[in-house]
Amino acid sequence: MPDKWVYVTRRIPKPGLTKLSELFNIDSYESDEAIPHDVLVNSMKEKRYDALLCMLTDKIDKEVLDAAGPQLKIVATMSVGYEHIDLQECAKRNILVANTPGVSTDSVAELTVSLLLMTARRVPEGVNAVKKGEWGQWKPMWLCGTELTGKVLGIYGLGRIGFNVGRRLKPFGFSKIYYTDVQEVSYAKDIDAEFINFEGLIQKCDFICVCCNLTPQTRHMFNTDVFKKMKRNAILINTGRGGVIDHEALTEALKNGDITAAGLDVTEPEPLPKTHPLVSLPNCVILPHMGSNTWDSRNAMAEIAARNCVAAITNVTPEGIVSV
Ligand SMILES: O=CC(=O)O
Repeated sequence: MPDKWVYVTRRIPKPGLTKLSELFNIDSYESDEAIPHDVLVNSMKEKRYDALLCMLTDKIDKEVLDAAGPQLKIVATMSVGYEHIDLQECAKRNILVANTPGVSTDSVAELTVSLLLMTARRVPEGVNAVKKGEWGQWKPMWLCGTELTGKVLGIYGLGRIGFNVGRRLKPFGFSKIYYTDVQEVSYAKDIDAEFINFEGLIQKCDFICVCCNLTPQTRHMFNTDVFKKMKRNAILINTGRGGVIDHEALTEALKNGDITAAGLDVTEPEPLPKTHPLVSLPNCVILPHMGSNTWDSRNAMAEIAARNCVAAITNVTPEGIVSV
């Protein structure tokens, strides 16, 4: 029987459990729903866990880390995002933090393209019209949307996902692709994307895909001032993190026609209550944070998070190490 213990905060796909069981005894929160914070804190006190495998919904703060105790070696999140983990507190305690980069790039990029097309061509409105029996005689100006051909695409955050969104969208025939990031990146030339500052991005682009992390620098970058400067025909897509957009400002911008439409797979808060004003706007397409919801990605994410736990205990550097 192994003498190491891991706590897993949710039911996870089998490849993750198989990998963990090579080295660990496993305790887990046997649910598909998020573990309440107090339950997580109490669970961490129950045993001296060597590794914690968590989800993006679990706030891993001082309280959880204090409850876990000094033997905890790693917090491995089954996500790319890690804004739910207090990196400073982990660093103080020499606890490694690791995420699962790479394996959800394709799934999120595919969903970003789907969401952009759905929003530009008003697909959800069409589907709803058919379901509600509103499909009458053909009308020349009914449910007219926007083509991609000849338009200007902007990508905010040209990391793995942003780049792969650009790669997939390029064949649609945009006249220009711009990107904004903290610095220029050499691989941008592979998709003929030109670096531009944020002001330029928001003023020149017809479509903007937000593909960045949430950091203090990106928080509410899209706010009232920005929406006023964007093109009135602009369509904003967000598959990064909800907090990059000020949702009150977005609601006003969509109502006033400052921009044409938005497609969001991530919102602030999550879940977005169905009473939120954005939900009832026809020019806002909202998905329930499902960018990486493919079995390909989820199995791989579980396996990598598990491999990261094993690595930390066997003194190998985890694949997705996150530094402060
Ligand atoms: O949003 C999903 C992730 O961070 O993996």
